[in-house]
Amino acid sequence: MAELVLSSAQVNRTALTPMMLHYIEMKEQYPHAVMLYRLGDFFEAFFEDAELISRELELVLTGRDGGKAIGRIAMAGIPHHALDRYANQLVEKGYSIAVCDQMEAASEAQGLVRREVTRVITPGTVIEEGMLAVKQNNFLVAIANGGENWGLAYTDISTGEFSVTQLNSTEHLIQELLRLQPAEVLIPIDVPNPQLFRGSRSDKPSVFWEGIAPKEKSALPEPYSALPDSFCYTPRSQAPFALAEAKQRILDTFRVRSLEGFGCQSLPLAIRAAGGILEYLESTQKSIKMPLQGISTYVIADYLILDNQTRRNLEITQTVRDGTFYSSLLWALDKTTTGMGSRALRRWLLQPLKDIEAINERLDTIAELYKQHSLRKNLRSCLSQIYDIERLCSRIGAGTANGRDLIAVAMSLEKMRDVADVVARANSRYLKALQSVPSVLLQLGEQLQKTLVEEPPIYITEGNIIRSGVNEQLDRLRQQSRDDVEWLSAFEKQEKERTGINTLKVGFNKAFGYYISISRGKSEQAPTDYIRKQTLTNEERYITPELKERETRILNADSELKQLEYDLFVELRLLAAQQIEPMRTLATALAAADVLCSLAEVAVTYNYCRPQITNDRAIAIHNGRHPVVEQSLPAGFFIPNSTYLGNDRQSVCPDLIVLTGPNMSGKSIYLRQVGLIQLMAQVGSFVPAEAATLGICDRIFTRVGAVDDLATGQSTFMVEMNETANILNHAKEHSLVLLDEIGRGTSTFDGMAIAWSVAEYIANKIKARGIFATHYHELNELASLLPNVANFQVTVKELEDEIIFLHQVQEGGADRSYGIEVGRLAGLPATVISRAKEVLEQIAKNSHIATGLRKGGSQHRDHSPKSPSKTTKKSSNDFPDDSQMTIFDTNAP
Ligand SMILES: Nc1ncnc2c1ncn2[C@@H]1O[C@H](COP(=O)(O)OP(=O)(O)OP(=O)(O)O)[C@@H](O)[C@H]1O
Repeated sequence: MAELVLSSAQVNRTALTPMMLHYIEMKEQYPHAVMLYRLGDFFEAFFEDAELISRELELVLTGRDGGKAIGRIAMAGIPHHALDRYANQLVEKGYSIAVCDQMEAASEAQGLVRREVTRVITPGTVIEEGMLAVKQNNFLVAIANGGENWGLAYTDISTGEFSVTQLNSTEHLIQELLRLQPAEVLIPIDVPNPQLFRGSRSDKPSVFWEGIAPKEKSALPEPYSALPDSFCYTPRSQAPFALAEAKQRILDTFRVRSLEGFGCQSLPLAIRAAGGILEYLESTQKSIKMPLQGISTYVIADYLILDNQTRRNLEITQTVRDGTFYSSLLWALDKTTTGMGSRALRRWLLQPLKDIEAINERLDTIAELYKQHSLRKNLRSCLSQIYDIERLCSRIGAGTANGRDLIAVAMSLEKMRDVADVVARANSRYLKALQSVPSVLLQLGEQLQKTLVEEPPIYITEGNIIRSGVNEQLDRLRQQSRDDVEWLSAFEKQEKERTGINTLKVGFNKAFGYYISISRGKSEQAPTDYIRKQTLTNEERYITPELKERETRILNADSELKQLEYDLFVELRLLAAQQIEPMRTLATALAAADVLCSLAEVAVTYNYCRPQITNDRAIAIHNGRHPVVEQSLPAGFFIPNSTYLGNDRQSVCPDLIVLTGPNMSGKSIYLRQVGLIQLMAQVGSFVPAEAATLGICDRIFTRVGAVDDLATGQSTFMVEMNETANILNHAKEHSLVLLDEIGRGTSTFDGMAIAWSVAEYIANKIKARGIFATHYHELNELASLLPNVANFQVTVKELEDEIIFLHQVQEGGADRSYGIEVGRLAGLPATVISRAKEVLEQIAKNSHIATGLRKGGSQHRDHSPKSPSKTTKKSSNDFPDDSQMTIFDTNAP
């Protein structure tokens, strides 16, 4: 086979066939995208793109004649009906796709078939149903920089959500990007010749531009070099990000006269980012106009701030160990029955509230659903029969919805009557919102049901979509079509009789139209007026003038019928599009109700309680449990533990708990449990505890476990110190700080010294509430120096040859390193164990940090044991006497 031409850059254009020349000209307009060019029933890629898709999609690389002097050009293609499937695979791998479609039928074309790019599919602009994750938003983000500050705009075009904010540091921008996990990020940089690159699959794809390999972050120009490299960045021209142009574009898009209604009029960077997004949508969506909801402006400080570490450590949407959804908080709480609800729950968990009233509104609804089992059960059952109206609305508005989509809307709207009945006597705000369904929507639902057949086909050009009795002309054409079918069967009968051939049949195919088929054996019996059209192995095919005449009539009527059905359908879709706004309001209300039903369901199943939300610093959790670990263990196996922190008024609770206990005793679980309960309360959920009073937190910080950050080449200890520094620099009085084993990754004394001073700084300087889990039991001495620090330990019980993990947290510090015992149980040689005990004894003798500090320090405090506090009393009541016994290590030196 002759060699294939793989590069479009080297071909002599004047020698190209007109179609290939057109291809090259189109491709030049979309250099950053893979161009799929419609040729008959296929979408083909040529030159480099052909090689690329053949590699990525495992397609055969063939060739097509490019012109006499050119030779065969590399080509690879996909069937047109499989576009979504293949496009999905390419987008998943980080590529953008320009779809160049035929704008006229080849039979109607005079000369070259007219082709245009109808849509550019990029990771952030996907709307095709099969390409979107049902339970997750697909965010497209744009950012704009102004010195220290940043503007950020994001949209999910599949739901129409559009929000903007302004951030005052790169750190905040990064955290917001990490919260949103955008599919694509637009950056305003003028790049002369953008080319396609792709990032590694495991790390999410990246589209970059010439000269910048996906992983070479340092090659990104300032000020973008600090951005996380796990996202797909798309460079855009700076012009649409300019303030005046951006502002005008927003006004035009939303047809408003000022930005005041959106609340972003005085946020120039946010406006610039929003302008960038709108321009991108214009240039990629082409014929499709996705309707966006108005802009909502938000401020990150209005929400409980969770940095990425905390989101990761608390395993909110995925686990730390293997990144799976299973065993995350979302997994434990998601009993939603709709895609809208599932997406909303994810958003709520990633953006807990600070507004007590708003939290209580959610809690009130859960309380109502919690108490009234039949209300909850019936509502959930109704919701499970409602389709994803949020995304359906966008497809209707964009003009891409098909008959099945409209039927789904109709059925959902009809179900709203049942929903309204179910919540008719409800009292809480979220349920009241569903008590009355706007009559326009009910009417729309009825009209859709009346007009469309029950099971329409996928393609709206195929007919069989509109019911009979809707349109007179349609009925007439259908009658004619039925008559034609009858005529054909009468014709067949008549010809059988005339020829005496019983096996004679009238058939149809696309190439020849209607024909008479006679088996080869009987072909001599064909009458002389039969005109032979085609000879096959076993049959001869004929036509007659009468059949041809009827064929023209049938085919004309058929295309008229399909066109009419198409027109009627489009008209109906436009009618539905007029009601997008009330439908979206309804979708939001349904999504919220679904989330609250889900939270109530979990609350009932696992016996959660309603937290009291206060605006002080109290954290009082009576018999709390870890929501995820509890679900993973058999019922009743999880040991509840209480926590009392930071109550200013009674000053009997500590701000900081130093938590000690052996490996595997449950320190990390306890630490996370407190963070999760606080977070769930601020989401407006009931919490896994017998009772809880929780003051609003501004931020939750966590440092749990340590992993090497291979991507940035930082050591475990450096990562740990970075994260700790971040906490110490940002935590405030109303923050909750959860630290697990600070200082572990360096020498014992360095580590211990750092651990001590970090704990001291948090308790003494910041006065944040927190728990500090550590194996350095020397830190227990801190409580004798600082009044707002208390020691707690997770207990175990040692039997003859095993350790029983009681998982109970009780007051008092563990005073020995139980690691040696755990080592013994794990099978370390006896000599190693006894030597370790000797060494331990020496260390213990020489370690008197508190004594030393007291001698030279100023933070003197009464050394007598802490007076019994409310905490002590509560705690001791919580634990059986058994656990108060001296814990294990009877062989200690
Ligand atoms: N309250 C509890 N009730 C029942 N089981 C628990 C409880 N807390 C922890 N566990 C179990 O104990 C295991 C160890 O808990 P965790 O990881 O918190 O220990 P740790 O003290 O932090 O250990 P290490 O110091 O080695 O990190 C958990 O995987 C869980 O199965």
